[in-house]
Amino acid sequence: MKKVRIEDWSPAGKLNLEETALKVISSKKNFLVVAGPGAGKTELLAQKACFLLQSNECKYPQRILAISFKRDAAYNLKERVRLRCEEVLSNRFDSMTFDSFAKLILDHFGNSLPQSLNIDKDYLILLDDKSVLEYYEKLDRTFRFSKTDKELISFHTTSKVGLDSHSNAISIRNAVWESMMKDKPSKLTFKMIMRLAEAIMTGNEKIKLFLQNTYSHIFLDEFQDATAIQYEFFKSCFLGGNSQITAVGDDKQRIMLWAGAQESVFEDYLLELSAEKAHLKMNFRCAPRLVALQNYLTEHLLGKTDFSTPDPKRHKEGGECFLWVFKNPDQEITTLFSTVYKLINEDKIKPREICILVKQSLNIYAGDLIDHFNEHGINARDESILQDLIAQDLSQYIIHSLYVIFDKRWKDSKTIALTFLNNLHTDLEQSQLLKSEISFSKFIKQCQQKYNDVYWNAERLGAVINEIIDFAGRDKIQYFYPMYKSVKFLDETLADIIRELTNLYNEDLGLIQALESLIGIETVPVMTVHKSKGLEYHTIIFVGLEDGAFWSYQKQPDEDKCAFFVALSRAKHRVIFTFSKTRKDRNGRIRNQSFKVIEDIFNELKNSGLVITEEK
Ligand SMILES: Nc1ncnc2c1ncn2[C@@H]1O[C@H](COP(=O)(O)OP(=O)(O)OP(=O)(O)O)[C@@H](O)[C@H]1O
Repeated sequence: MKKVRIEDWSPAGKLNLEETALKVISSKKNFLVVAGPGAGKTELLAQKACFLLQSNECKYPQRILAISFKRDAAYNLKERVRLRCEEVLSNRFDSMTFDSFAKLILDHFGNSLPQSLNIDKDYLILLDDKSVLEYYEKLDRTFRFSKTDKELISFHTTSKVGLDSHSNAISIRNAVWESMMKDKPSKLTFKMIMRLAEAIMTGNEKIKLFLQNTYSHIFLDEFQDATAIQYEFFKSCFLGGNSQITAVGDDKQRIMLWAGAQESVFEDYLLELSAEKAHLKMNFRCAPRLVALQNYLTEHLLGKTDFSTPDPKRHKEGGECFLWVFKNPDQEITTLFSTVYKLINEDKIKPREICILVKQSLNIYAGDLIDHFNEHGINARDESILQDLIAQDLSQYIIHSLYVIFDKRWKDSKTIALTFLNNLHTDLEQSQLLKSEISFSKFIKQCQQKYNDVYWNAERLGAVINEIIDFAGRDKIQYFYPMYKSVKFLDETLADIIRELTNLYNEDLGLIQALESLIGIETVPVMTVHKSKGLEYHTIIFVGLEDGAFWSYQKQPDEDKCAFFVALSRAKHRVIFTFSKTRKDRNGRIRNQSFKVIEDIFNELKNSGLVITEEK
């Protein structure tokens, strides 16, 4: 592959990047890029990856590691790089979550941990904090109930592992760790995995050097949300090494403090990594009136002064924001249904470009709405249910292989499936890549002949999916994707895909439609604000701008204002906020709703002069 000279490099997609963005892309320094919503922070990382790989500034065979917080964000970044640069190069771009990076380290180098921290190879991951509390309860009831659940869960991983006990509390904690690790099989939470991965790094200079030599460049997306554990783990890997670090974030979108995000992480990073700070000014996502509204709220609601400039290419008057006031949720549902119906059928906006957001408690605010939409012909779904399954590389490989077999229109699918297959080898030469493409094409033809079924069931879908897996090689998948090292997890993932596809197929959909439903192509996504971070849509409908939805506002007003700001800034063109005078609570009782507690938000929306309020 011919290397591009630094002076000849230009951004993929012929994008005009801000001066500052270009400087960060070509600089060899550590950087913290702070910028508002839609400024192109994630885009900057994707472009920087292309620059480093195409110019060989990331010297072959070194790699780039991008760490995100959510699986879909990691997948989104990987996709951006894949679409913007040649496959042989983008194969050297690893994009993963903090959790999967820590797990990778533990699975590869767990043997180097001292005897006292030994765990089973097939350890079980506990996703539920309750089980951890039970270990404490079993060991020391008095200690367990001397702390709240939240305090105890935080205490469990608050300090590094392997510390000698300085206090009774630490001895109890060490004993709980020991009993979890010595259990059959060992039980770990992701936070424990991160602490163990940190212990591997701090205890073994050779492994640390190996990691730093593998990854010459590190990217950190949405850095405002890094927790203390994540930041300490990151430092144990890369602080003091030669890897060059680029972090991007926005303090106006800081909405994870409740989950332990480290408030001082920007300042700490700037100091500890001797990083330079850069600001981006543009907002490429949102139409000018929405940028104006965000600027107004930046000043009057968030008390900050870092304003954004809209993309000059957009129509100056573009963008609209409404506040719709309803008598009750039934009226809200029917109005929203006809609004979305019109958007899809008259304005030709794709269902996937319309997003329904709620602050929390999705079922209370949007459960009936989802049912109504589905019963009346618009697909809508709670995205969180399938998101984790679909965002996995393995699921993408299976889904896109099925597309290649059963629907030849999907040109991109072959590339996505082949990328997965090629990732199962280290450093394939060009000739081997060609061979791999030929044998994949042969395999596809065989499947097309063998599986020309008119009707499908779970057994037949299972058969073709298992052939797709066998073609890639189970051993290879388990080796290169350590998350599938546990046979149980791999089997469960496959079973989930087969079950979901069969269910969708049984809803009288054809196989291709079932696949499209699975990835949600023709579906209106419904999600919480936290899930929507980093995403963007033509229209955002935020259901329930009410005191009831912002029950934590009095305790954490700044964070809740940021959550409101995140919701607003997901929209490219239109935002609709709804307020319903009554709403059911979690027990189904109808309650009157108010906007006393979140009065500031209401007042500033009104004072901006940019929001149209309508009583429905
Ligand atoms: N230089 C550019 N020119 C035109 N469009 C751009 C440019 N940079 C980014 N974009 C587009 O603007 C939108 C926002 O970009 P991106 O998601 O990278 O922003 P972000 O800063 O990460 O946003 P947020 O923090 O709100 O999630 C995307 O659709 C992206 O493709």
